[in-house]
Amino acid sequence: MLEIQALHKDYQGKRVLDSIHFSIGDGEIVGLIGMSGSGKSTLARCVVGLEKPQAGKMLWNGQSLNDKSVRRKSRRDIQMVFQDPRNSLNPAWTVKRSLLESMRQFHGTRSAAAHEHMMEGLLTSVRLPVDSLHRYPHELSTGQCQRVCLARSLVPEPKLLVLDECLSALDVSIQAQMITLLRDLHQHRQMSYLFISHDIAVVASLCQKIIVIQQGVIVEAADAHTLIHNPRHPYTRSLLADTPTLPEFTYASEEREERSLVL
Ligand SMILES: Nc1ncnc2c1ncn2[C@@H]1O[C@H](COP(=O)(O)OP(=O)(O)OP(=O)(O)O)[C@@H](O)[C@H]1O
Repeated sequence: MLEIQALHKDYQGKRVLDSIHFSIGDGEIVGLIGMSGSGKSTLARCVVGLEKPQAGKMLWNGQSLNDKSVRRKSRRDIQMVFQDPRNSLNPAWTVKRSLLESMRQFHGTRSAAAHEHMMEGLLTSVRLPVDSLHRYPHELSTGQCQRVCLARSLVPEPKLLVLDECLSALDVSIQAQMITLLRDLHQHRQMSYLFISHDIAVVASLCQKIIVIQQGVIVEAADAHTLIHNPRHPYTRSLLADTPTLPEFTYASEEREERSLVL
């Protein structure tokens, strides 16, 4: 579905992504981990078109995302959820307005009743009460705001969600609820995720495959179980050494296939 080949990105002459290759298949959950500054967000922003790489190919179902018409069409298919939900929502808008703006953009021809019905369905699918529609971001917790952002990202019925540190602003107990929610959404909507985090425990609990990035270079990529239990690269080992307690692979191991990422 998404294929990245030999991607390079420089900022002011400094290379921050170097010869990046990976792919995400239909319905796959791929984790991207690395320390702060390793290039995770830059890669995410290239995938969704917020940054332009200097070189490399990004293919969406075989078509180049460098092509403007393909990129335009992909805006529906590829959605992003950011780290800070409060900054992602307009503080002067109710939840309803935030969702409606997105619906007008992607489903402008539908009736008001259809929009209303869709909004209620979206809130239910992110486990928010329907009366949240009338609330402003400051009346919601950070976790509830992130659920609103997630609901908004689902408006165009995307095929790929790019989740950039989307749990980092949340308490650990809320993170666990969000991971459960992301699993449920994945099962019911058959989406793929590019799940970005510096927290290997969180990635291990959700992802089927994991890519490790260090200073803009992918140093290792494998299915989650193999990567956690048999890391090959010293950088991966150092990340694991900093994470003494890893969760059981309740999801990744059930879904596991002994396939390596195509590098
Ligand atoms: N707009 C920009 N202009 C110049 N340099 C940038 C810009 N955005 C990112 N960088 C640099 O690119 C490198 C990669 O940054 P990036 O934000 O992609 O890393 P990251 O792995 O997502 O880090 P974090 O986990 O802290 O968000 C860093 O050295 C950063 O300083």
